[in-house]
Amino acid sequence: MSNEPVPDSGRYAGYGLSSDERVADEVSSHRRIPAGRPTAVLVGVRLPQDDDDKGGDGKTRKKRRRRERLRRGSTSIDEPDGGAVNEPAPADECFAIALFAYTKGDLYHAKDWFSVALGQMGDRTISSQGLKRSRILDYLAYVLYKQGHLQEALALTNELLVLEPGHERALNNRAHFERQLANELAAGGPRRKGDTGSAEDEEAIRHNAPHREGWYASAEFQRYKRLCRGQLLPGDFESVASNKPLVCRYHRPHAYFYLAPVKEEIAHWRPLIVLWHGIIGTAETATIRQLAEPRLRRATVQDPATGRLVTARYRISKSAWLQSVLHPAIENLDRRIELLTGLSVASAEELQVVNYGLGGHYEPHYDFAHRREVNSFERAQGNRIATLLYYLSDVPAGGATVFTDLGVRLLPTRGSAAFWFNLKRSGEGEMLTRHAACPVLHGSKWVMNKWFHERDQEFRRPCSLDSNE
Ligand SMILES: O=C(O)CCC(=O)C(=O)O
Ligand SMILES: [Fe+2]
Repeated sequence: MSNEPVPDSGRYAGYGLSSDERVADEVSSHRRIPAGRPTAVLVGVRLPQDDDDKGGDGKTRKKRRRRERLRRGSTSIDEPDGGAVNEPAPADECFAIALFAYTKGDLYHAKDWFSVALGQMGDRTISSQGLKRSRILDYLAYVLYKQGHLQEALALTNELLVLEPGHERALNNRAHFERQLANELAAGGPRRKGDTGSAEDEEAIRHNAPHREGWYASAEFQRYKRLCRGQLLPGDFESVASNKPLVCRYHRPHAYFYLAPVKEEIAHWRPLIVLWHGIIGTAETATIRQLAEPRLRRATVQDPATGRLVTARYRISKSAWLQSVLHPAIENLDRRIELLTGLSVASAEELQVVNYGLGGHYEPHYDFAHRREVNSFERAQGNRIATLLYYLSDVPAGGATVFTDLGVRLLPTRGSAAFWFNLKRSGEGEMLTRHAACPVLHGSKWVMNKWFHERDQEFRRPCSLDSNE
């Protein structure tokens, strides 16, 4: 890659900091890059042309008006056309939204919306409104390149060149992408984790790094906030404190429970998430909180790269580990939950008691380890097959446990516990178990995790031939 400023730089962009003010001015005056952005100048890759804004015929004015309408009318660019979320927006509309995000420098949403626009095109090379597929490819390739997804950028550029073999900018960009890929290969792989943009990497990034680029603007973070606020959509679920119809039953998984069945509330069917009410008494709760209090330390998470425990902004709480031998109350609890879950606690982790203060929270995450994480599969006990999350306190406001992919919101009630399997029967992680602890808004929240592991469950939860189970 050349760091030389390109003569006709108004039409170019690339990357790498340049001290050349002239180039900086010219590039920032390009319509696509709003003035006032940092003068990190891109050199080498040509930006798509803004031919849409050229001239002033009626069609263009209409497009401008529509874009204006989108700018003014839509508070959230997650909602195509200001809220018609159920109607598939036409490719042209999605493209307009993508361009809006792009001009604002919001490449994260631009990428999503260019992708949606491309999807809405189906097999067409031109939409009924005259939007060319090649134009979307041109922008999307550039955005992907800017986000470090070189291989995807190259693939889309190649697709563009099939449609328009003489496309000058695409030819230049292809050469540049190929050169850079070759350099990276020679240097021993991509620049940083996730750069290749493969599905595998995307998954690893989602798994391990809630604070990836654009996280706070992401659709998932918006869902997390919405569920935490209790703004439920049709089909979402909220547990017992709401006045929604409940799906409850008496649960007698073992003779032990015949006289005193467990009150089970089904929060979600597939994957199954249940709430068991009244499974831990007031005295037991108090004992556990007392045992935990002197042992509480700022909670940590495992750094996926190094395997070390570190504090993280996305998990604000204090936690303590309690060995079963510490108190007969814990041993009792262990026996009861073996009968209740049908799982063995022999391979389970010790009890983890967690206390969240005001504002304490844990952003969306999985409880199971991703296969790429350091140490994730070396553990003799295997991965975290299931989670039993006890609520040791009520929370006056905030503090719900929410499942961001499922639209499930569980309200902490002292004495209840949530239970779900993190792994499918095949041992694969159940990606729909993504969940979070909402910020506590009033009071404090006490919970306790019991994480069961795969080891010893062979006959208790056998494998299945159906990989979806
Ligand atoms: O506190 C909660 O509601 C959830 C906690 C959790 O997900 C965890 O500790 O892994
Ligand atoms: Fe969790």
